[in-house]
Amino acid sequence: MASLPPFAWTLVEGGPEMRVSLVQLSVSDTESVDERRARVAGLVRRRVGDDVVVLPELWTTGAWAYVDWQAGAEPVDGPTVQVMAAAARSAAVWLHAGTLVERDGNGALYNTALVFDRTGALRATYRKIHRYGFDTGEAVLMAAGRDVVTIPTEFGDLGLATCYDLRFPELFRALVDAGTEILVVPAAWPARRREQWRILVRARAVEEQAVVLACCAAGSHSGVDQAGGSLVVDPWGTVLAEAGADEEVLTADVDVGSVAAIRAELPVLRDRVLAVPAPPAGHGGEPRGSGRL
Ligand SMILES: NC(=O)CCC(=O)C(=O)O
Repeated sequence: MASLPPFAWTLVEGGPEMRVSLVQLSVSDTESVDERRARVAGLVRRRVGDDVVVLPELWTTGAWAYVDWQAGAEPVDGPTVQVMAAAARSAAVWLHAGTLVERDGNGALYNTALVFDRTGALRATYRKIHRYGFDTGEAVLMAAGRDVVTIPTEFGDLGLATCYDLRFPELFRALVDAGTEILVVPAAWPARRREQWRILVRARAVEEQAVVLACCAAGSHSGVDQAGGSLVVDPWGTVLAEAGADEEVLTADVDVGSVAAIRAELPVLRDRVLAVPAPPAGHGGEPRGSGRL
């Protein structure tokens, strides 16, 4: 009979501790994209000792500066990817570099998240599925992603969603079905709906019994004050760390083992009755990644 590996109980009882930093950037109209990119790279390079670093949504151009999106759009091998890859490698961290305006080979724009591993390799991209703006802004200027994206790490699987996606729990359920333990949500959420942001982030943690790393922008651009209020939430819904309204680096130690423990103690996900519905036809976007809605 094969013997058990040493310290097997340690693995079962306690989970991996993960040090995370959410870099809640102030995105202003006065800083150029080049200046901000260089500044952000410096902030990431200083995160030596962290395991996971997260940046907000559309921090290069600004999430509300629609008029700048065409000029600021990049392919996924453009300057932001190169600079962020080098920063992740320099700090030896997993880096969720927030999102950028991606221009694909056909000229379509996407709101695309980037995840690099500790060597600086680009391990995943996620094109935001739910576009904010109703009949304006992102909803008309950008194409929608279609793919549910998860990435395995030494701490568990990261599941990717962006800002407005928070309002669509079926995406988060699909991420959990794909194996996610740690939900990562970059955002540029307006200050006037900050309380909704806080409620939705905590709700996703409780309903999916997952860690949530939610990194929002701060500051004001294109006349929209950003909420800040980035959050690290455990699978019980407890807020482990919460940022104020201004630029800051929010650091927390997270016990990822709490995900398995809480899912075992309250096996809610086992009691599901309804399946995730298929999306409406013709919603746009190219297939890629580890699953589809
Ligand atoms: N950038 C966004 O997705 C904004 C979402 C938002 O403001 C909301 O859902 O409210």
